[in-house]
Amino acid sequence: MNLLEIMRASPVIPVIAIDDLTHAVPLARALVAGGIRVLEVTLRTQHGLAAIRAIAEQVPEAILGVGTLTRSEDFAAARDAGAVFGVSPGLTRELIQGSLASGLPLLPGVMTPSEVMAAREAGFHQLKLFPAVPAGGVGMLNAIAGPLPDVLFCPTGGISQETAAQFLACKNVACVGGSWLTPKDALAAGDWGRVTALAKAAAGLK
Ligand SMILES: O=C(O)C(=O)C[C@H](O)[C@H](O)COP(=O)(O)O
Repeated sequence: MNLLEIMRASPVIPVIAIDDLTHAVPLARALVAGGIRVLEVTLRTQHGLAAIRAIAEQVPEAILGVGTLTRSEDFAAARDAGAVFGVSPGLTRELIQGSLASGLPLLPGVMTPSEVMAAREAGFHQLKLFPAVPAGGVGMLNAIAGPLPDVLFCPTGGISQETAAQFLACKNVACVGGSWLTPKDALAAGDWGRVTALAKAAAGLK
């Protein structure tokens, strides 16, 4: 699947931080059971790569991405663990090289028109607006759509179930990202039913 197909496969991409490795597989199963198959497991915690490996092996329905990619050497490791796309809060020359060298498609983060233009020059037309709400939210996306109509966004950062629909209604938005499907207290309690209910609500958006 290319990035466009991945973005169109789910209205919401949950941003996942695994503090306890034993949570990875049941969490992924709970999200998939709710109809959310595109998952972004971040490298924010020490368990990121191991979580990707476990989910890739045990939850084949998941379309698995690696998040918080900030170093080029993480691309090959994440690809080998089973990730099929990568997400970064930003874009650097090193990350462009890491993506090209590993073959792992990258959804890079941008938050200004100049960054959108620089990403586009580097060949990226699917972008993460990050942090979406502090960057200006829906107003920013609509303003960018005028002069820069040929890029598509996954806004992430500050979005909730309540506000996701207004982002998804923007013509330059394919999906949104967010951590609200994986509340830390639900994970700590092993409340997978709550995660599935949140995923069902998110899958119903659009
Ligand atoms: O870890 C990364 O790579 C990020 O870019 C940050 C996350 O995408 C946001 O922190 C999610 O935002 P919230 O939904 O507001 O929690």
